[in-house]
Amino acid sequence: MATIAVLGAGKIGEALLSGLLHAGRKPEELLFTERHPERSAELTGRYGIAGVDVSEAAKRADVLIVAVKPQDIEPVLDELAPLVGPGSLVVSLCAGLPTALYERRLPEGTPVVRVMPNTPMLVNEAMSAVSPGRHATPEHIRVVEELLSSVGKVLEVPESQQDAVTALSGSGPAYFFFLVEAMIDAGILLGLPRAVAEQLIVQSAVGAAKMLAESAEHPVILREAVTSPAGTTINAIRELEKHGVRAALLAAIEAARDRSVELGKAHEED
Ligand SMILES: NC(=O)C1=CN([C@@H]2O[C@H](COP(=O)(O)OP(=O)(O)OC[C@H]3O[C@@H](n4cnc5c(N)ncnc54)[C@H](OP(=O)(O)O)[C@@H]3O)[C@@H](O)[C@H]2O)C=CC1
Ligand SMILES: O=C(O)[C@@H]1CCC=N1
Repeated sequence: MATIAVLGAGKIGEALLSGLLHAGRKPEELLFTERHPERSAELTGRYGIAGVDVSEAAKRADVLIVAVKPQDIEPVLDELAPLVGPGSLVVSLCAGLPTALYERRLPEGTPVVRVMPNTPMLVNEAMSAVSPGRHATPEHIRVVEELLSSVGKVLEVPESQQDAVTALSGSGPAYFFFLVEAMIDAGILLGLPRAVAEQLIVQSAVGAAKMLAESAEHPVILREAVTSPAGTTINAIRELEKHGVRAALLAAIEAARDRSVELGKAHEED
């Protein structure tokens, strides 16, 4: 089994490590780097995975997965440059950062794969989109897809689509959590105890997600099946349309896409 090192084990890095353990990887096959010793000790205590420095990670790992904030990429590239080359495999999870940035800053021929995952990898239900850089071969993509398919679904997309993917599925879980949070508040408004409202909405979300994933029906058909003539649901739908919820989602996701583009542009002058 390949050894995998996660550089920057924050929220998504930890989700990946935890998901890989859940999927049957052994702690010895995993490594991480973290800049704060307390965070490193916390993760080793929780998962039994060793925290190492970048040079140790580059020496021992077959796959180096960069999971720092895009704003923190510069020192990571400086540290990686003398340690990697054509025989390495660098995977970037960073929103907005193009493979061309890595290719410019790392030795000629270093294979880089850009990935946009999401946090449901914690429960083996991630959606990850992968795009090869200039020096990544189909074999590199196969290795990355195999790794990610152990924690969810994987799709290959052209890199030009990665900013849109980031806005849709990278950030997507946050939109659903936001919606659930607001719906629970509606239950409170209607006088239900919070625990009851939570159970009603979370199970409705799980059921709806399962129907979306498992039935061949379009979401419109599934929604229409809930919307009885002169019933309750259509009254709610009228309010959602009146308040521009559809337009708000289009604008929100477009704004997320724009931010992803901007994060990449911040490094264009390197
Ligand atoms: N969160 C998500 O749902 C998703 C995030 N991503 C991408 O993943 C990346 C990380 O995001 P997220 O996990 O949310 O952010 P976090 O800030 O939670 O995680 C980044 C981690 O990297 C650490 N770090 C920073 N610099 C270094 C360094 N030089 N060496 C080692 N560790 C370092 C940070 O430490 P410190 O706390 O000190 O800053 C932090 O623990 C981003 O690029 C984001 O775009 C992609 C898909 C989904
Ligand atoms: O909010 C962010 O920038 C990251 C990228 C996608 C999800 N979280």
